[in-house]
Amino acid sequence: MRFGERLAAAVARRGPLCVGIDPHPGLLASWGLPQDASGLERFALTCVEAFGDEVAVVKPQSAFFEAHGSRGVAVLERVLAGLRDAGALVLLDAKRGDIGSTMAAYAAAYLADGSPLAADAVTLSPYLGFGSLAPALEAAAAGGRGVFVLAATSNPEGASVQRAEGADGRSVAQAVVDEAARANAGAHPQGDVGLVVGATLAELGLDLSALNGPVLAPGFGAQGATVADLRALFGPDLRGVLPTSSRDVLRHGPDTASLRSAARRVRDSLAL
Ligand SMILES: O=C(O)c1cc(=O)[nH]c(=O)n1[C@@H]1O[C@H](COP(=O)(O)O)[C@@H](O)[C@H]1O
Repeated sequence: MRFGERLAAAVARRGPLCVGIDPHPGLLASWGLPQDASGLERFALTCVEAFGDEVAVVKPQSAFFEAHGSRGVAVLERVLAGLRDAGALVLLDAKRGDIGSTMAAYAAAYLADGSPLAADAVTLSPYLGFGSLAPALEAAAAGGRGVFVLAATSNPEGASVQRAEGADGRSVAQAVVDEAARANAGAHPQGDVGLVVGATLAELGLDLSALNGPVLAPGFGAQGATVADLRALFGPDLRGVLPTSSRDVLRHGPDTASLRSAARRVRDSLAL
């Protein structure tokens, strides 16, 4: 089955929330864990247990694992496998983007069957040109996987690049939206190319009507965006939107049941 179909089915079953696994040093400390690969492992596997059979999508942030070197990457491999076994879709937050021929190597790492770091989807940066991402889009489609391409990010610095206008008067972010829409055209119930649009934006300033794909909305929770902000930006029913929260859920650890009920509470707050 294609990623767009698998995602729609997962959201129908488990609701639209994505929970991020971001093992910040401060969170490891507040969970009483050591600042090393064993602390990372305890943290991440607790998250797998709490969220893997509860939410539709879980998003491990790669850098926090890479920071612990090869042992950290080994933990990430276990997290990917554990989440998959528990029935969650895994969105690996790696924000990759490179010239096309190197992009093929990233695609082989994250989007190919048999790779130890293969996920259901990966975040990509389109700022070497959307076309440079083609090898990743092709690998994703071939393996029933997806991608989420940064369009308008949640951080205030993003606007200086993403809101810049091209010769045709479209913003860079709108051009990214339009390319994703082209890739998703005709797919049912939605395509495999998602976008990232920050929940913290003061106004959307984008036409998403032709996207026909999922929108990951970070900035919800710890960065200040509320459910009301999400509805104001994306419309009252949040159709196709995957709000994602990391720290605001993770601060309820280390108790597994508390983490799970925090995720449930946040997910229920998104229901109409
Ligand atoms: O692609 C992302 O996931 C992402 C894009 C963006 O525009 N803003 C953003 O915050 N993120 C990620 O989403 C997560 C947000 O974490 P919290 O602010 O703790 O909920 C982090 O892992 C960020 O790297």
